[in-house]
Amino acid sequence: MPNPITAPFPATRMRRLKRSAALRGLAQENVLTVQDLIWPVFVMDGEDAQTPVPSMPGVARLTVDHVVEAAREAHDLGIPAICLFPYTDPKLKTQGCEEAWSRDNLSNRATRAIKAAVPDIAVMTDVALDPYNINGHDGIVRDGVIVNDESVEALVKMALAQAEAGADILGPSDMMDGRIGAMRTALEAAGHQDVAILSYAAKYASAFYGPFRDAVGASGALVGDKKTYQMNPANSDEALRLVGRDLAEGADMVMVKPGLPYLDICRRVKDQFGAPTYAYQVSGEYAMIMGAGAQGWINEEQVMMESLIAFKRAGCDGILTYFAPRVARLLRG
Ligand SMILES: NCc1[nH]cc(CCC(=O)O)c1CC(=O)O
Repeated sequence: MPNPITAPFPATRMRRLKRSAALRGLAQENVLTVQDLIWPVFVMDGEDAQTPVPSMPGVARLTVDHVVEAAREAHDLGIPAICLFPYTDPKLKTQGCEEAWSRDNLSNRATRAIKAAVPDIAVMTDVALDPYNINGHDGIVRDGVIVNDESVEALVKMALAQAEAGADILGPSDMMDGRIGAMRTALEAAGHQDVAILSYAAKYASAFYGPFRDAVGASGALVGDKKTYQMNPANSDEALRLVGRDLAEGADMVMVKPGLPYLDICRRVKDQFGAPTYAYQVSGEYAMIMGAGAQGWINEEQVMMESLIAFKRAGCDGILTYFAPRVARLLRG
């Protein structure tokens, strides 16, 4: 830790370096660049269509052809990665979640289409059963219980299908125990040794996910809550145990989620492990900024940029944010 030596006033005047934009720039400690951004997008079935998500103004579900265009746009802007979330036809949701590892499910079709058209953008996928689960849970439900080990087997099949489709980064967001090690072993055995895992390691049971669940059509489906696998928002040491565990099982990158209310966790994780650390500025955070902005209660663009530099200050190497293309355009000037 640096130990700044400060002469007594007036030798030290902290305002000297605030006097002009030039001096403030020189003294700036952290920067946000387009390379820090991962853009989450919602994919739906059909052709040449977009459906706005009401609780996320400016965000729409896109058909695969539009997702490819979005990926092209993101790549042209310099955004390194796009993250896919499928809106699954309710008819395809089952107790066993079989659609999750179907070769041609929506997510895998979108991955293939993007990798064919825009090979240089990294495609990240979501490994969790909720879009395919009739109960809306991230794991398989038996007699009202989310069963861990059987869920991990299903998640491994899902991860392999995503790797097969060409995903560059797998994002297990399910919070089952043992899934990172199981996925890593299976990926190695199947010749996918170069597929990266960005573990949603410290994922809290959060009400900030509300608009996302609307976007992927999981709100109505969810029976109960996710507190038996996602973290208690009151906990902090537990986040370090989870991150340490996932890194020890072979995660390449780790995530804290939600973002802004959990910056203390980002900082602790970065300090303790020094691993590539990401935060997810989730749907509810986005909705709050957009909602207050639309009311004229805050300056939306300034709050957006301030919220993102806060992640950098907290030690994050990157941020998943629905603002990604807007920020990229702003940074390009
Ligand atoms: N596995 C589900 C998943 N993956 C990403 C999010 C939330 C993202 C957001 O709110 O923006 C969720 C929701 C949940 O856990 O219920």
